[in-house]
Amino acid sequence: MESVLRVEKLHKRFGEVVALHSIDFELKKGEIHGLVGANGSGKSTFMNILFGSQNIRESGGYGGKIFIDEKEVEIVDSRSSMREGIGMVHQELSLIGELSVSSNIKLNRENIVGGTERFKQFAIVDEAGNRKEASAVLSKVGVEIDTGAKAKNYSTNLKQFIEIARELDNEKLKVLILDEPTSSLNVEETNLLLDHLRQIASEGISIIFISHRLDEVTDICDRVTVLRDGVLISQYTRDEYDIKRIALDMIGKEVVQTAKTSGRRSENGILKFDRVSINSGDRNHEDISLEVREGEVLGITGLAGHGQEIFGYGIMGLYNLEGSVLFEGKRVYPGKDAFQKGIYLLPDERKELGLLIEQSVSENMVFGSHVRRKEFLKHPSLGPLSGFNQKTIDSYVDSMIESLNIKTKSRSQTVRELSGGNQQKVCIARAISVKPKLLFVGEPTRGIDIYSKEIILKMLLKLNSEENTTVVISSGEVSELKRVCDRIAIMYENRVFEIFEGDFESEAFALAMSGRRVD
Ligand SMILES: Nc1ncnc2c1ncn2[C@@H]1O[C@H](COP(=O)(O)OP(=O)(O)OP(=O)(O)O)[C@@H](O)[C@H]1O
Repeated sequence: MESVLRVEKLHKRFGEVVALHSIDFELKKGEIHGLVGANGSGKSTFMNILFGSQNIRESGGYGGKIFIDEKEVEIVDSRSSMREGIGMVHQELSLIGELSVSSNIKLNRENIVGGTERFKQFAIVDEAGNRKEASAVLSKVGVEIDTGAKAKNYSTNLKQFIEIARELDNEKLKVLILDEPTSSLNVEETNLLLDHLRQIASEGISIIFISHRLDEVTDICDRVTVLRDGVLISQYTRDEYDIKRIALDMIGKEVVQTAKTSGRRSENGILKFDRVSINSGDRNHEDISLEVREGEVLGITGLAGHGQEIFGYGIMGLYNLEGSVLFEGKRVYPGKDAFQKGIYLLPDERKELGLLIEQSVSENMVFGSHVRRKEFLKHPSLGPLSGFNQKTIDSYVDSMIESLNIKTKSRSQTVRELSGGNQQKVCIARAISVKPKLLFVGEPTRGIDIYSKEIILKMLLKLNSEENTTVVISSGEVSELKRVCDRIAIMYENRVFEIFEGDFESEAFALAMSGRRVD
C-alpha cells in the first residue's frame, strides 16, 4: 500500500521535557492505525504537531520532517495541516453551540447562492444546500438528525459524530486523526462508530485512532504503534498483536486488575433522596428516590444520557434540586451545606468544573482539603487564617504524585502543562485529599491508561476501606463497576430503574441496562 503520511525523526521538547524522541512513522492509504501509550507518553503531542496546533508553535515548534504523499511539507498551523488533507477530532469537542449543525459542518466551506459570491459582503449562504450536504456527510457516520437545529441541542455523544462528519466534509481529507473518539460513547454507539470508520477507511481515507481502550484498538486497527515516554517502542500488524503484548509495551510491566475484597458497609442509609426532582437544564428528573448506604461503594450506570450523574450534581448544587435530602439522618441542602457536612463531588466534566488549570499540581491537589485535613494547617485550632503547613502539604503531594504515577516535572508544574490523563489524576488526588464522608465521583477512569485505571480504582477502594468514605461512582464502564462496587444502580429514562446487589452477571442486570425486565 502506498504511503500517505510519513514522519522522519520527529522531535518535540517542552523546556527540559522531551515529549517525543526522534519518531519514525508511516501511515498507509486506507489504513486504520492505532496509536497507544500511557498517559503522558506523547500521543497528543505527536497529533498536535501533525495538526499544526498553536501550543506546538508557541513552545518552539518541532524538529524532524513530515511527508504527505512522499512530498515534504511544513506544517505551521492548522490551516496548513487542513490544506494537506489532515483532519482531527480532539478529545475536547469544538463545535460552536449557537450555530446549527449544518453551519458547523460547512464552516468556511459554505455553499453560496449562485451569483451572489461575486459581491463578498453580500454573498448569500445557501442554507438549504448546506443542510442537504451536511445530512449526506452525517449519513457516512450513520447519523440522521435535523441539521438545522443548534449544535448545543445535541448530546456529547452526537456531537462526537458531528465533528467527525465535519472533517469528512473536507473533500481533500486524506488523514483523519481521532483522539479517544469513543471515550464518552456507550457500547452500541461505539460499535456504530467503529463500523463506519471501517467503511470510511475502505474508501481510501487513512485513520489514526488514539485510544486507551485496547479491545477497540485491536478490533479495528490494521497496525498499532506503541509509545512510551516519547519513544516509539514497538509496531505491530494485525496478525502480530494482542492486548497483553501491547499493554506490556505501553507500561513496561504487567497490569494486575483491582477488585473489592472487604468493606465496612452497613445496611444503614447515609444519604437519602426522597422523591426529589432534579433539573439538569435540558432534562427534568421528577419524583426520584435513592438511598446510599453507609460505607458502601455504589455504582450508578446506564446508557449515556439517562441521568447517572444527577444525584452528585444535584446535591452539590450544579443541577437544581428540589425536595428532601437527608444526610446522616438530618436535612442537607445542595451546595455549600452539603460540602460542609462532608459530601464531595468530583464531576465527570473535569475541565469545566474540576481543575484550576493555571495553578500548580500542588495547589490543585489540596484545594479545599484543609476543612477535613487539619494537618495541612499551621495551627489547626486557629483555622486557615493561621496559614498552611507547607512541609506537610509538600510531602503529601509528593506521595500522591508517586502513588498515582503522575507524570509531572515537579509539584509546582502548572496543571495546564500536563497531559490530559495526568490532569485527571490530579483531580482524583484532590478528591482523595478532601477525605470526604461521602464521595461522588463521575467517570473516574475516563481518558486514563490501563495501568493507572487500576491505581485509581485501588485508591478509591482504599479510601472506602481505610477512611470509611462512602463512595458513589457514576460511570459507563460497567465492567469496572462490577469489579469494585457493592451495589450498582441502573438508571433508565431519568429514573432509578433497578438496584443490583452482587448479581451483576445475571440476565436481569443485562436487560435492565436497556430498561427491560426478565419475563
Ligand atoms: N504545553 C506543555 N508544556 C509543558 N509540557 C507539556 C506541554 N504539553 C505536553 N507536555 C508534556 O509532554 C509529555 C507528553 O504529553 P502528551 O499530552 O503528548 O501525552 P499523551 O500521551 O497524549 O497523554 P494522555 O493519554 O494523558 O492524553 C507530558 O510529559 C506532558 O507533561
